[in-house]
Amino acid sequence: MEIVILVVVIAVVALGAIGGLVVSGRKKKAVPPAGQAQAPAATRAAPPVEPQVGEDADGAPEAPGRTVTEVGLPEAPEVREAPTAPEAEAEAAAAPAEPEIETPEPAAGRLVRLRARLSRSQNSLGKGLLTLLSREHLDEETWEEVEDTLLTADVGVGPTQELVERLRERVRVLGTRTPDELRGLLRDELLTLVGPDLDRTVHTETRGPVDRPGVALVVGVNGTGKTTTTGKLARVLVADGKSVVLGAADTFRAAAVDQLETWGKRVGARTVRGPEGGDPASVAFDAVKEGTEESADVVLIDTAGRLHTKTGLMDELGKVKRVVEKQGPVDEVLLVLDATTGQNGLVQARVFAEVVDITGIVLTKLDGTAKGGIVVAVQRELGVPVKLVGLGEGPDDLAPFEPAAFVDALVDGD
Ligand SMILES: Nc1nc2c(ncn2[C@@H]2O[C@H](COP(=O)(O)OP(=O)(O)OP(=O)(O)O)[C@@H](O)[C@H]2O)c(=O)[nH]1
Repeated sequence: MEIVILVVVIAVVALGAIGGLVVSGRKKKAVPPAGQAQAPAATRAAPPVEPQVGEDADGAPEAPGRTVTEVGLPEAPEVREAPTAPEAEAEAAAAPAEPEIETPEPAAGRLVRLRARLSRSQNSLGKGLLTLLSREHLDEETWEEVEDTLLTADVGVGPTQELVERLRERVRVLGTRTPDELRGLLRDELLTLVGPDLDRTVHTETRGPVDRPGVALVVGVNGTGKTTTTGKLARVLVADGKSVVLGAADTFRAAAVDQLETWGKRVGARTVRGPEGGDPASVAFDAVKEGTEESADVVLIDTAGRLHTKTGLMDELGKVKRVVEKQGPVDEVLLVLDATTGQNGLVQARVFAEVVDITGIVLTKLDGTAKGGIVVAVQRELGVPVKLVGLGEGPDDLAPFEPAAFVDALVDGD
């Protein structure tokens, strides 16, 4: 009997133990994995009729909506595998490369190096005049042709008449003429017209004992080569051992700002820029301020040149200059003119001269025109010397203007 009772007790205990294990196993299944501990209940088990996002609690859904489980979490940033060597190479090629710092050519003697670029002017002006003056009989008709040649080369009416008068007189005194004599005579007279004694220094040095950079403003109509010239001038200054800060005050064209920055980077010159469409005067002010703080030698400021209205231009350029002058005088105001635009260039020159005091002229694109005489005309028009000439699109194709080398190139040919 006792044995029977013992067997029954063991059986009951064994059954109880098995039952307990089963229950605890079920409970374990119901515990969500650690990561989902805070997840809403709906994410754990989908009931047969699932509530949809944006639905009311009651009422059957009419169209399948997004379930809570479908609401995406912000995606983790894609972890990119390390690129293979060829991929890395391709990426490096596609990325805009930081330009290497270049060593620009010294400015001295550039006009002589680039004289062949003046060949279009040479052909029409120098050679044309020499051919005419070599005629056996210098009659009225010939002198008229001399005059026309000068006018066609954009020398301007006043200077043309002066030149013809002097040439007539000297040829008469000379009597017989050898080609060399004629060449010398023409050279002298053209040189007088161009003005060998004008001060053509680009003033980028601070005047007085003040410790601040020299400041130059570059003004002119867009498209004349203003930004390019500012970049090329930075190179000339760097070649002379100066440190340069560029001010991108042409805030209306992001492309112009980028273009200037690219020029600067090539020679290690920093560009101060403002927000697109921002106040040009404030960028110019900051450029001078930052240039002063970092003890730069020169600050070059590229300005906007929209000529829609003279008043607008006057307001803008005038303000740029006034604001910059709060920190000290502007040492140079360079007007950039496109030599190929002839009389139109002279009209622009007049407008700008009324707005700011121009102290020097840069004639660009002299390589692309037969109108080299514009040098004379524009100097007469403004009473300001041509200080630099652009003779190509290359980075070192901006030359200090040397009257003798210029006239030699016109008269001697190549
Ligand atoms: N052939 C030649 N082209 C030049 C010379 N100077 C500038 N250019 C070209 O003229 C074009 C206009 O130059 P930019 O410097 O962009 O003119 P910009 O006046 O600053 O005009 P925006 O950039 O519109 O403000 C560019 O294609 C230059 O390469 C030059 O002396 N000779």
